[in-house]
Amino acid sequence: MSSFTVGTRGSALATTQTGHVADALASLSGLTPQTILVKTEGDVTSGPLAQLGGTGVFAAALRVALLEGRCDLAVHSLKDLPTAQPEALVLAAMPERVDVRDALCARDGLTLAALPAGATIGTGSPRRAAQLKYARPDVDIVDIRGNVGTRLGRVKGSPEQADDGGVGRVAQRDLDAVVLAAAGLRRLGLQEHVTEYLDPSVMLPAPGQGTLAVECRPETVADPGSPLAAALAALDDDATRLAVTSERGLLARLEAGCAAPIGALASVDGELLTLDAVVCAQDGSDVIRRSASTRDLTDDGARALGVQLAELLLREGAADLAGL
Ligand SMILES: NCc1[nH]cc(CCC(=O)O)c1CC(=O)O
Repeated sequence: MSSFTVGTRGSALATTQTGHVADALASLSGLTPQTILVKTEGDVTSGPLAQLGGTGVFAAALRVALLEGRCDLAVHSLKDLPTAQPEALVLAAMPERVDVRDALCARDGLTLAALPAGATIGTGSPRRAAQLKYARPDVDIVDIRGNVGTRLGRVKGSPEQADDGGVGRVAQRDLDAVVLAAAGLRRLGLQEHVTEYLDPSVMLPAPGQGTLAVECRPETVADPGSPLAAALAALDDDATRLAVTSERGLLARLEAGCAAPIGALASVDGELLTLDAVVCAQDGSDVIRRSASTRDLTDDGARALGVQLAELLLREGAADLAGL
């Protein structure tokens, strides 16, 4: 094998992320990367994301392409992946996580605290909506979706976006602000739109936010000495994997997906893995926020930490609060 093929969705974010990973694996392995475009259900359905039903709409078509052998690798945003891993595929690498925070992109350089009462903030994420309402009960949340460029284009006074999501619609510029993942904005070179990086004490990110996951068939990594398997192992980052394993362990135990009003963020500090999590009422009127730590820095230890914190949250009424 002198080359490998990576499947990607067509959005600017997906092709950028896939390109970075393909380049890194190419230079680690000496192999030539190829990419193929895969259309996914999440890209062709236009209803509110929260109503698409079921998780994993973005990942499913890429997984079919992997299983059919049309590509060797798929690059996912981990936060879009359901916690249940299909047995026929493995997450072979999680590269070092980038900025985990959510970012406010507001008109006129405004911060969340400086937005006037009644300001409109666009997000399609129940997690972001609830935490915004909890911090600022006097703002209005507007349900929006679409690609990163489309969303930025909704902010009043925003410049024309190059990426209109392929729909050819002119941006409406009707909102005071939108909230997006800092990681995606940075990968697209759009950081200049950020007016405030929201501190995790105000807004906990989605489990897995800011993290990419490279998925393949088990046979691709069966021989650890093969150039592609060795490159995948080299790209994998231990601290990232432990952190996201605990965040996703929590999400799995809460039997929730990316559409639930749940935030979680873990990090390794020395010998300690600490996980913070929040479960919100859908309307943001109340939240339950707790944290827990472990010194067991193994995948099983990380997952157990997530389960333990989920069970604490459930004992404190998380299921009723969030409507899980
Ligand atoms: N749900 C869409 C999605 N999936 C991953 C990212 C950003 C990159 C990341 O978090 O890794 C985004 C856009 C956003 O939430 O603003």
